[in-house]
Amino acid sequence: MPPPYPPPLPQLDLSTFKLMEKKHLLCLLYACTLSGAAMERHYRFEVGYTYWSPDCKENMVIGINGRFPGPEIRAKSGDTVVVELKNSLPTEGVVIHWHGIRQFGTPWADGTASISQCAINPDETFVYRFKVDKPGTYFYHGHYGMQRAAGLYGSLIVDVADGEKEPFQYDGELSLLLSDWWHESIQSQMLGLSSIPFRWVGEPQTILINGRGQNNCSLNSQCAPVMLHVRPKKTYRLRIASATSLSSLNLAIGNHKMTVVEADGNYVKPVTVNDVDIYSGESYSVLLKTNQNASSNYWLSIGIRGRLPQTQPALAILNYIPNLPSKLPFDRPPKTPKWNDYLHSKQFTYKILAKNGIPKPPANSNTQITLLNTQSKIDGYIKWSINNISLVLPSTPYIGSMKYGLKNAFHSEKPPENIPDDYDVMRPPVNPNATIGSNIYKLEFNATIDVILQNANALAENVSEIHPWHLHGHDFWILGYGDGKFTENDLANLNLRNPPLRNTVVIFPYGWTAIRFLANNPGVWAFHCHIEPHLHMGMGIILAEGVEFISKIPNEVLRCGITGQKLISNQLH
Ligand SMILES: O=C1O[C@H]([C@@H](O)CO)C(O)=C1O
Repeated sequence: MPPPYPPPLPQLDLSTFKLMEKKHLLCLLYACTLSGAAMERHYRFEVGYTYWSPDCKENMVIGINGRFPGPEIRAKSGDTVVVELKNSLPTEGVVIHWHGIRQFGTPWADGTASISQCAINPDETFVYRFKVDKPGTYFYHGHYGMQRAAGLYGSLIVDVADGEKEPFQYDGELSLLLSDWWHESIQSQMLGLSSIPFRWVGEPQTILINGRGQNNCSLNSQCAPVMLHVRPKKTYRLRIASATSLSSLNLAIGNHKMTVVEADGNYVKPVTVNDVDIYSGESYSVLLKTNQNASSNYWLSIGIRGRLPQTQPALAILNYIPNLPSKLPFDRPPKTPKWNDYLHSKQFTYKILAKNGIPKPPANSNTQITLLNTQSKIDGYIKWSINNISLVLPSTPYIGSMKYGLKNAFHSEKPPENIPDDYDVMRPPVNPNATIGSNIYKLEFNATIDVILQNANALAENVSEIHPWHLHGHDFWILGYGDGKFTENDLANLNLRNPPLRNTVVIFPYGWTAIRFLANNPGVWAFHCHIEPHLHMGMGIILAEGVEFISKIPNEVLRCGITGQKLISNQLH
């Protein structure tokens, strides 16, 4: 018997939600339509290479309908989004992941090649159909090889349902989709990452805002600076999402403070800051009051965090109407914090807490998994490994091989859930050798899962990097962060009072991050570092829960590998 849908509520302290209607509470946890008439929103995407000049240099990008970045998808909470995707890349498969959408009841629409579906072949069309159940700022992007870094991304905005209100007010809205850009093709980047000697992708040439940036410029229209037109004495909602391949970013606006109100599609306790750190895979809404001298325009700058920058900060102009957009701001662009000022980053990150009324996590978990992040070596190749296993995706999508119990479609051994007691996270690995694996962390359906993401020293001495981890199919509560190695003593200090709900979280160099989530979404889900070259080098794991409860998987997602063969001979039961 399949479980009731949506799944039953976990044991939560309902007394804290006195002011909240049960339907709202359910909507925060599960798919739902709040009110109003839910609609289907139809989009036609044709994905193909196109010539574009994101930073004044003409290059090949993966565009949608001949444009870069892809079109904005806009829907209301409760709506169903339908994207008819035609692959017009001449010789590559493609998929699109709807980042932050949990895909309750549609795990095959998560858009992850080899995990939730077979890559869509050239000239074929696949229809994604999924419900957007929670208002917020999201984006979509390619999830096959490193196609995101080639430009395959766009915004996905979910407004509140008709008759509902956001818990804050604003007069207008501006959207900033951030990314980073290399002049080297992704094919060449991927080859370098899997070569001996290893060739790292290096720092990006340009940071892009809404697909535009300036590098050694002769300005033309495709790379002209982004202008944000605002009227004085108003409040604007800035929706900021980061689709970067590598870069951690910091955004500041001259003379203006910002109040953070939403993170990854969840409301947060409003907090006012001078600048915002944003890691790949994260999104924020901030409120901006245009309360400064109205005769000036202002610079918005975006600088790189956590890696020695070799990239100019990105600039945009906040244009106070009726000033001419070309009027240069009185003040110089704001300086973003120094790249290695981690204290500054931690202070910002620790301030992001749940807004009152956001569901709290269950008081205890059923399972605790520790994931040690190491740079490692396999046959002389540099990889990233989690508990000594570097992820390699199988040719048959997990969703099919698990549902139909196919043997030999992936490594079936249980992956390690703990790290050796004597592992010194402050030093390079004593034995850097790891193995490749496609193993699955099988979670008990409806269990409460804790994951401790443990960072460590990379292969070189005195190097430990930022890794933003993104979980598919779920939001999680961030229970805490710490420096050094996580110990049992840290358990007592975890935040169960107002931990934010998010889908992406950073681990700081040499630090740990603790998260908790409910394994209540039948499906197979990726959990990985959102740095595209790191995922390509194996930095991720696969989770699965309640696979027996997945209703009929559409044949279209299974037409490759062993499931493809079985479909031909009518053997998939
Ligand atoms: O994965 C990575 O490889 C390089 C470096 O560690 C080895 O060249 C780097 O900066 C990464 O983030």
